[in-house]
Amino acid sequence: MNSSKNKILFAVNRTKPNADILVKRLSGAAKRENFECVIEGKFPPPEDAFKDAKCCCVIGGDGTILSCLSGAAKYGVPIFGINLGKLGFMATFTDSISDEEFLDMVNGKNAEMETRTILSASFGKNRFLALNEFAVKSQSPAEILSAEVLADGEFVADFVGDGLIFSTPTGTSAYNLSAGGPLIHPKARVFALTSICPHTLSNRSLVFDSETKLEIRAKNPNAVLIRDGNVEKSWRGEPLFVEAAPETVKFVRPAGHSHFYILRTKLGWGGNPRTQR
Ligand SMILES: NC(=O)c1ccc[n+]([C@@H]2O[C@H](COP(=O)([O-])OP(=O)(O)OC[C@H]3O[C@@H](n4cnc5c(N)ncnc54)[C@H](O)[C@@H]3O)[C@@H](O)[C@H]2O)c1
Ligand SMILES: Nc1ncnc2c1ncn2[C@@H]1O[C@H](COP(=O)(O)OP(=O)(O)OP(=O)(O)O)[C@@H](O)[C@H]1O
Repeated sequence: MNSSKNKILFAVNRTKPNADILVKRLSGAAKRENFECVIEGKFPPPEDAFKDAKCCCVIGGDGTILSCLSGAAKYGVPIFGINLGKLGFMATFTDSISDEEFLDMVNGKNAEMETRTILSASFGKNRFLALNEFAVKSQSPAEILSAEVLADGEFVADFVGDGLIFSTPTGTSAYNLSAGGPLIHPKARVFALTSICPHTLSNRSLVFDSETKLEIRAKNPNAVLIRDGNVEKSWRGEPLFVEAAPETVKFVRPAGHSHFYILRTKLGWGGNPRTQR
């Protein structure tokens, strides 16, 4: 964490009971250590709120973390996620965190920094970032989507089904998981293409390296682009380019953090019911 910076941004999902009590406690402790604390209640938090922040303490669930992406990526601000959501897969900490633990980790003590690959999607002059995924689907849930995909200009396949998911390693435990895609370790700098309900007897996810640029040519006139669960209304079906972004997002983790432990405990992944750990 950048030691020359003194500002802690709090991005708070105020709809969560106890969010205000928690932010008051942690910001109070930080102020006593001479940190400047900015509490952002707007959803999504504006990008400029992230400028000059040492870290962004996100109080909420996965949706609240996703809403911080563009500011955190633009200004290189690490995310310190405290889960008050239902699942909170991406947030490592809980509201039982003590003031001392919080301040130690903000100061880089007993903490690790985890860098995550994100994706960019572009068309015309528009460019968007995603922490979980981009999905291309038909506008009507009743309609099949047909789309051609090229990788660095080379034809990959014609896909026909409910849609396509372009997932970051982080997003592989989200929508991609439900569509039968692979779980990718968050440190891998790759991304996955998984089709949703493909209408074929043979289909598997594809994993691309971070240098690959995909082009998606949707054949439906009303196809929609979804970014981290939100429809991007500006896309009108133009050729869409998806690739790993040069920007990344960092998460603050406690020293010794295990991604596999999170998979086992929050997603019920693998494991042996006789030896629950
Ligand atoms: N069929 C599905 O599984 C499905 C459908 C639509 C959207 N989604 C996911 O929902 C995400 C948006 O999340 P939200 O919280 O704003 O909306 P939401 O509240 O509708 O959450 C969807 C669920 O996905 C979980 N989730 C989000 N990101 C995750 C991740 N990286 N790993 C594991 N679980 C994760 C959330 O905790 C929540 O339980 C999208 O990015 C997409 O991945 C999943
Ligand atoms: N500051 C906020 N003000 C109003 N609404 C918010 C705010 N932050 C988030 N939300 C809304 O609340 C929704 C749910 O929030 P969040 O994902 O944080 O909790 P959750 O769904 O309980 O947790 P999880 O996604 O981890 O299961 C978000 O997708 C968003 O629409």
